[in-house]
Amino acid sequence: MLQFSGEALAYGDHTVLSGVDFNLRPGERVVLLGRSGAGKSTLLNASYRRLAETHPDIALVPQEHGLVPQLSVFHNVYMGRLDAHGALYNLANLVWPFPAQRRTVASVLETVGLAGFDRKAVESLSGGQKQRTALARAIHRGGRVLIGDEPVSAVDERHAAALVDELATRFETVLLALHDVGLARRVATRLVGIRAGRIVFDLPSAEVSDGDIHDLYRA
Ligand SMILES: Nc1ncnc2c1ncn2[C@@H]1O[C@H](COP(=O)(O)OP(=O)(O)OP(=O)(O)O)[C@@H](O)[C@H]1O
Repeated sequence: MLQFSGEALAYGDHTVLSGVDFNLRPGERVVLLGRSGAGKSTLLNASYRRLAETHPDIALVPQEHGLVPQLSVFHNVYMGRLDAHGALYNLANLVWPFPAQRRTVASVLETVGLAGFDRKAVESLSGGQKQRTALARAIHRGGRVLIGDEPVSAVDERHAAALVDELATRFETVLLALHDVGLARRVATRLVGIRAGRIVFDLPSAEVSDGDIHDLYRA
């Protein structure tokens, strides 16, 4: 469903990744690993842009969440599916939410541990709560593919594992960047290591040794 063949990913004339051979097949759960600044977000964002051209059923959890701080949790989560309705319905629902939409969003909020938060303004939330709101928006959007850039980095360890499991259950294909190696091993069918501007391994999780991962993070 997605293929890069020997490509370079750059911002203007600043090349971040060279010789990128990377693909994503339906049903895979792929996790990108690498030090801060290695280029994980760059590959995720390029993957999202390319996939979105052919797969409208794709949900995204961006690193900076992409929430509208002045609006409520309900509104931010609802916005994940704006394209499911016409403009007038959306406008009416944003001004005076329909009870059915309130119920649907409330159920997603319960899933991410934000039950009862629907009327709170996003700007009044903690970092972890904002991140859960971004996860709720992606879950509400649904679809076959999820791309998430450190989607549980601000959530404590136990809840992070539960949330990542939830994503793996809800989406057929998952592409994530995670800094928690344990969590990456738990969820991934394939691990991709990035270092010094290149993909240095791209293997089924069971074939990646602790030494391979250690090498990614050494100074
Ligand atoms: N919009 C941008 N314009 C120019 N350079 C950028 C931009 N975004 C990222 N970079 C640069 O690209 C490189 C890779 O950044 P990227 O965000 O992909 O790394 P990362 O592995 O996701 O890091 P982190 O784990 O800290 O999020 C860095 O050197 C960064 O400074």
